Amino acid sequence: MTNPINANNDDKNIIFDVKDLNLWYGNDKALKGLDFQIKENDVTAIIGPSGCGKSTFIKTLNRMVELIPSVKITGEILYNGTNIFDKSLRVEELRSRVGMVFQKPNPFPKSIFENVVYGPKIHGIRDKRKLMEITETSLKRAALWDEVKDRLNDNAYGLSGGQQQRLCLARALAMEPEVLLMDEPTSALDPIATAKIEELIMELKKEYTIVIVTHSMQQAARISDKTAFFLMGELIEVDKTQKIFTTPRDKRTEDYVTGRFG
Ligand SMILES: Nc1ncnc2c1ncn2[C@@H]1O[C@H](COP(=O)(O)OP(=O)(O)OP(=O)(O)O)[C@@H](O)[C@H]1O
Repeated sequence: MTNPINANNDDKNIIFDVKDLNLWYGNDKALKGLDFQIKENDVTAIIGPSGCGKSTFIKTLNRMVELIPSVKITGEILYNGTNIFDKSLRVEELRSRVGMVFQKPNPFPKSIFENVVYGPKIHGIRDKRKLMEITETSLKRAALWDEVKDRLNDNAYGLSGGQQQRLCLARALAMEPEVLLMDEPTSALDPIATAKIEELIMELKKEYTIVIVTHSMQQAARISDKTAFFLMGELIEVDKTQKIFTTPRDKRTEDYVTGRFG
């Protein structure tokens, strides 16, 4: 039987299976009993009012949230069937499979080339030709190659905000992840740079599974396959994006997507 709030029930492969996930910052509970499946090659948008737990949730998927010392977590997140909280799982390995792009572009104060090869170098790749190959492939995937191919040794800070964000995407792609987490990746960008990133997401979803937090319902409607609505740390509803925006099951989702609150 279909769980009424969780109608993400097509037959695509499950990449993340979140089970009764709870998270506290100290004594404050930020995520409350989430049950949620994320499917392969879907773009899943997370929407909801400020403070409802969107960022906390996606940072839990690659355990970045645990960098905050007060965090306590219960429940399970199965990633391709393995609980990411298992002692046997190496967190570095998880983070290389589940890459992340943040709200503000955050390149390192290094050359464009050094930004892209940062992860692969840490993982022991030293061969210059291989690193160059990774750079070209990753920058092409991030739709930035043509704009920077003649100045790979220039500092990344000389790029525009939109280019910096695509560079951060290339840096994540250089690790050959399976999943890309994006935390409001366009909120610091102008409309043209935003459109470019959205176009890119549509292209990348052929190869990657994407989870994106967005404040823009228009953005969620334009680019996502599934939309999840969060409210005060709870997952209220997840379903096909069109359904969420036209005939949601829950009155609170309807009130939010029609702009009655938020
Ligand atoms: N480092 C932290 N320490 C303590 N509480 C935190 C921390 N980060 C977030 N919180 C709290 O957890 C709750 C969820 O925050 P979160 O940032 O995940 O929400 P959000 O939906 O992403 O918000 P926004 O849309 O404003 O970015 C909020 O009540 C917030 O104050």
